[in-house]
Amino acid sequence: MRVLFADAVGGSTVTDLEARGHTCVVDAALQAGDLADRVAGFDALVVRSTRVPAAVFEAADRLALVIRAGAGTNTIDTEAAAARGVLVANLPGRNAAAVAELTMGLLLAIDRRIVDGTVDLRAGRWEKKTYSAARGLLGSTMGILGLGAIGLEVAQRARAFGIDVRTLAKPDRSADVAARAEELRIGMVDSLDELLPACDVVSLHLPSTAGTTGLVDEAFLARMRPGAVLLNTSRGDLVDEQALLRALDEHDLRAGLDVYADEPGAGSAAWTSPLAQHPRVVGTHHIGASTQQAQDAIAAGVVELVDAFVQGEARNCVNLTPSRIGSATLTVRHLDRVGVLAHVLDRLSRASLNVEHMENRVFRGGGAAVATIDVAGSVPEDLLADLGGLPDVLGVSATSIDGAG
Ligand SMILES: NC(=O)c1ccc[n+]([C@@H]2O[C@H](COP(=O)([O-])OP(=O)(O)OC[C@H]3O[C@@H](n4cnc5c(N)ncnc54)[C@H](O)[C@@H]3O)[C@@H](O)[C@H]2O)c1
Ligand SMILES: O=C(O)CC[C@@H](O)C(=O)O
Repeated sequence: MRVLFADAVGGSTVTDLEARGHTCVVDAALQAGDLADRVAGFDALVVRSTRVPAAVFEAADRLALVIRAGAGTNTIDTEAAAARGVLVANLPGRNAAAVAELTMGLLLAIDRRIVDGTVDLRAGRWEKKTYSAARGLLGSTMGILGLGAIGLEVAQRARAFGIDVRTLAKPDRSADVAARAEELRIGMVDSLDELLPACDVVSLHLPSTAGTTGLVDEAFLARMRPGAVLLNTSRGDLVDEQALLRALDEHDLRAGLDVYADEPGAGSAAWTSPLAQHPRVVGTHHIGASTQQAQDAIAAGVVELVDAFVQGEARNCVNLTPSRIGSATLTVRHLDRVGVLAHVLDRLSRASLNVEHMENRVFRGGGAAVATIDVAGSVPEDLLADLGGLPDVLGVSATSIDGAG
């Protein structure tokens, strides 16, 4: 494969991929606006924070895979990718510990005013009296919004500090996450109205989506306790920054921010922000994921995703339909011979059944195989008999996808 890296990815990613016979081109200076002119001739694109707009997918001639060397995929037009059949994959969880470490760092820095104290020391000022008024974290309450990989890592660290952790009850939480939440004794509450006034700290670990953008608005901030701390190591656009600026002044809030709505995409740039410069804010430069440990894990993950892709596996893809969208599943057991599936698909096409998902697995020994085919449309009664009569087909059955038939 020909792989274009629009951001530097650490570790031995490039040498590992080249050792597997892939060609890698690294151009970390590429910006969103340059990508469309550059993408032709590449099968895969690897990005960190560089935006991938729709124009890239329109210009691409053979692009099949975009890898987000990180967690958040809000910087990639995943819908435009889906419309062109390009898979977008990410590496969830690989940088979770790093982000959680920074989150706790911001909280400690705010509580103890470590940054202001350091600035005074560097300026030759001893101010023990000024900095002896921290509130302390033991027994305080933290609300976590977004109990995913990072949210859970933050919860674990907060619990170790004796902080009571709460989050919103969510019925569709996976059994694993629910079990971990119980282990960490995370309290569940039903609404933000209940959560926000009860918390000394609110920490955001939600992805940026249409449903979360602007979540932290004036009404949200007004429900936080006076003197509370808002932590955002997720994405800048979750927060209405003008509303936060007002709340910092009028509501005695404090904030620890790693991300900003208009942060530069480049690694180095002149940039001023009233929020980042506010005295009640401790800020970092979107470096949550930027530890050597996390970057090594991400680098290894990029190679794993390419390996999986080459073997036909769409691992960690975020723009495939998450559930089965067909109306029925046909299970076709057949001898593992050339042309059998072509005949099966021809019959489906004649019956106007669109294939939504298909998998073919070979039995041990290689003599026979089984194809499971999700189709959309109603399965005509005579189709099963028709398929069952095809040469080399051993047996056919149909089940409705909702399990009714
Ligand atoms: N600062 C950094 O460098 C950095 C690094 C990694 C990730 N991030 C950001 O952190 C985000 C979270 O990362 P993660 O690895 O924990 O992802 P994740 O997918 O494991 O967790 C996100 C969680 O949010 C929940 N969620 C989504 N929408 C929700 C909603 N409307 N209400 C309540 N819960 C909702 C999901 O169910 C999931 O549990 C990423 O999307 C990314 O934007 C930032
Ligand atoms: O790659 C980075 O520097 C940031 C990554 C981070 O925001 C993520 O979503 O994983």
